[in-house]
Amino acid sequence: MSKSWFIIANPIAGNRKFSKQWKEIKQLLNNKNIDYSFVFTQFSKHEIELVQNAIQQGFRNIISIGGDGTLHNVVNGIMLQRYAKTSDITIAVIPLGTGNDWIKTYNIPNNIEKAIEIISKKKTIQQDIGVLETSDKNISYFNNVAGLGYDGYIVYKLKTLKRFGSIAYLLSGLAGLLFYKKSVFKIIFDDKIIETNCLMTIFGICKFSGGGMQFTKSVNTTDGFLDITIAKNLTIFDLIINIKKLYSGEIVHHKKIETFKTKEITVIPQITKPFIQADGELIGTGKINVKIIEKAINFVIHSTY
Ligand SMILES: Nc1ncnc2c1ncn2[C@@H]1O[C@H](COP(=O)(O)OP(=O)(O)OP(=O)(O)O)[C@@H](O)[C@H]1O
Repeated sequence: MSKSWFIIANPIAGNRKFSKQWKEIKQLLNNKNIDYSFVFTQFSKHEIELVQNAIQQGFRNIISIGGDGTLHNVVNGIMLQRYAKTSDITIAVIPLGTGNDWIKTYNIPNNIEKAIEIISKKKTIQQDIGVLETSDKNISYFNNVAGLGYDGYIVYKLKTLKRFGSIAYLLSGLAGLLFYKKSVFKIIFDDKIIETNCLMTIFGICKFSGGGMQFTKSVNTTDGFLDITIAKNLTIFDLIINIKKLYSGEIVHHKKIETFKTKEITVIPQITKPFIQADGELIGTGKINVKIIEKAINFVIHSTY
């Protein structure tokens, strides 16, 4: 088995300065005597195939260079392969993306030099991974936060508006405020069935989504439980007046929000087919079943976590 790192870099993640950043990354890795091979993605979801080839070749340590989408696809490649136990694999992240929500839970700064410093120390945590199954039997894994409803709509809009650059986030938020209609979800878990008008239902492993917002309560990334947040009759107006609480995490105490911990949950939207997002990637629409795999993959994290 190779002790060396295998780098999967997304050259289009984040801003457009990739070649300059890649030079800096190579220099810093060499300075720290970190041994690595590398490959660049050439198309969307290419990470999945690249990570599987690397594991087949004997690599067990992977560095994801990019944003949350790149990391999500690396995680999916690892969960879908059959060459090694997933708990024998370690992922580190050098963040380049614009959102980069996963790193925030573990105090990893959005900074190339500091991220490489963290990799050289190699403190790891064995983190849970979520599994989503849509009604057409499509399986996706997630390492951060997934959900359906309003959050899925924003991710969908963002995809179509991304060509407008950084203003796309503002535009999709606005589109959501103006056009998103909540509907009735039937939510089934443990011995409960909740049927309610629902803005969105969130499934959390880590804390942050939507560029630093916190919808999940008392997150533990290794306890084998999904942190469920059901935003019920919450209006768009409620979101606007509570904008500060969305970032501080206090929003979970709002009277129209309920939180639970569970190992498996099914959400069946009753009339509409809302968009489903996982780690900020659009994965489908409509009904969904979510499970969790306890301590599935090792991740390199900050020493202060
Ligand atoms: N070479 C490529 N060409 C086109 N798309 C790619 C390529 N490599 C990866 N992708 C896709 O780009 C998507 C977005 O990447 P990612 O989320 O990492 O960057 P970002 O959108 O800039 O960052 P963030 O999600 O943190 O805001 C992923 O779905 C990934 O599969």
